[in-house]
Amino acid sequence: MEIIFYHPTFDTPYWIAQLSKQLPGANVREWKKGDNEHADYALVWHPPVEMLQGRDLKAVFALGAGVDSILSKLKANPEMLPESIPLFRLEDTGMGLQMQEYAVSQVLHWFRRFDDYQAQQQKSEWQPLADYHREDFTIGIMGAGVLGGKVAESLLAWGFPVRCWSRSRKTLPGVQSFAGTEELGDFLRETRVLINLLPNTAETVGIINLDLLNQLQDNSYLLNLARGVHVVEDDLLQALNDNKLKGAMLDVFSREPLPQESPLWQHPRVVMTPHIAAVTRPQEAIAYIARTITGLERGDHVSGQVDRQRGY
Ligand SMILES: NC(=O)c1ccc[n+]([C@@H]2O[C@H](COP(=O)([O-])OP(=O)(O)OC[C@H]3O[C@@H](n4cnc5c(N)ncnc54)[C@H](O)[C@@H]3O)[C@@H](O)[C@H]2O)c1
Ligand SMILES: O=C(O)[C@H](O)CO
Repeated sequence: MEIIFYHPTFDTPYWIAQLSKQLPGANVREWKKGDNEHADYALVWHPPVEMLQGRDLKAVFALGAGVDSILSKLKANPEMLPESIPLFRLEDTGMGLQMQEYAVSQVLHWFRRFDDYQAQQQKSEWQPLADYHREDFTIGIMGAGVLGGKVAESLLAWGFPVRCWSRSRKTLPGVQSFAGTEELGDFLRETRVLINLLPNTAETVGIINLDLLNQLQDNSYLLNLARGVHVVEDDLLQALNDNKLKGAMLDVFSREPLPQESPLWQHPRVVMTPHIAAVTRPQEAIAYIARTITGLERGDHVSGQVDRQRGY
């Protein structure tokens, strides 16, 4: 079994060594420009078109959870990966726990009004503030998939009311599920903290705009953990300046790195991180990929295949 590997920044020798250990029958090699030798599987992130085009692969594995970048490359180069070759993505593989850490820490930060106390500190003010109450702090998760479900679980454990919105109705214990555009308004109306964990698809680009933000509770918060293209950044600034939004924490941006001239950098009620909310954990990812390839070789049904029509 021949496996080719390409990632612009990962520790390729480590990945090759660990994959070889977990798939003893495989020969794993780093793909380099000009390598047209046979391969059965390709493990990729932002692959050059020539790496995949014309290959008779059994399957391709994207080395992340979001497959928007490879799907947009595929749209421009359909011959890169024929429909007959399944594309898989990473489901959780250590990203769920990271998303839980990120979401719980920030929701608690806002719930305990540490943002207000930081603002008071800047003015050397010593003033206890009225507590917020959980019943007034409903969490609304857009995109109740693998990662959204994990975040919902962790915030439920902290006693917050949690609701989710997705294309189809979900049955997550303790979580009120809203589905489809017809239920989006009802979902938003009671939401105080909006957490975005949608995939980047034609339907979701620009979904978090001023109209949507104005449907949230007053003094709400936005936590964007998915993709920057979901948020209309000018509308976000407008909602902040209108005091509709009390704060925002953003891990992803429509352009990354965020251009220096963006007003988001200096906004007093915006906190940001450089697309690190949940990174691919090699050990968990390699174990998942090895397990999945073994299953494919045995003809088993395996999870994680991308529905290219759906876009995720
Ligand atoms: N910031 C980071 O570091 C980071 C890390 C990992 C993943 N992500 C992002 O998180 C996203 C979600 O990851 P996941 O593994 O949970 O994906 P997933 O496919 O398991 O879940 C996506 C959810 O979104 C819902 N959805 C899709 N299209 C929708 C639509 N049009 N309307 C309403 N709901 C819709 C689906 O029902 C599904 O529940 C990824 O696509 C990626 O963009 C970001
Ligand atoms: O989708 C993912 O896995 C992360 O956002 C890395 O791009």
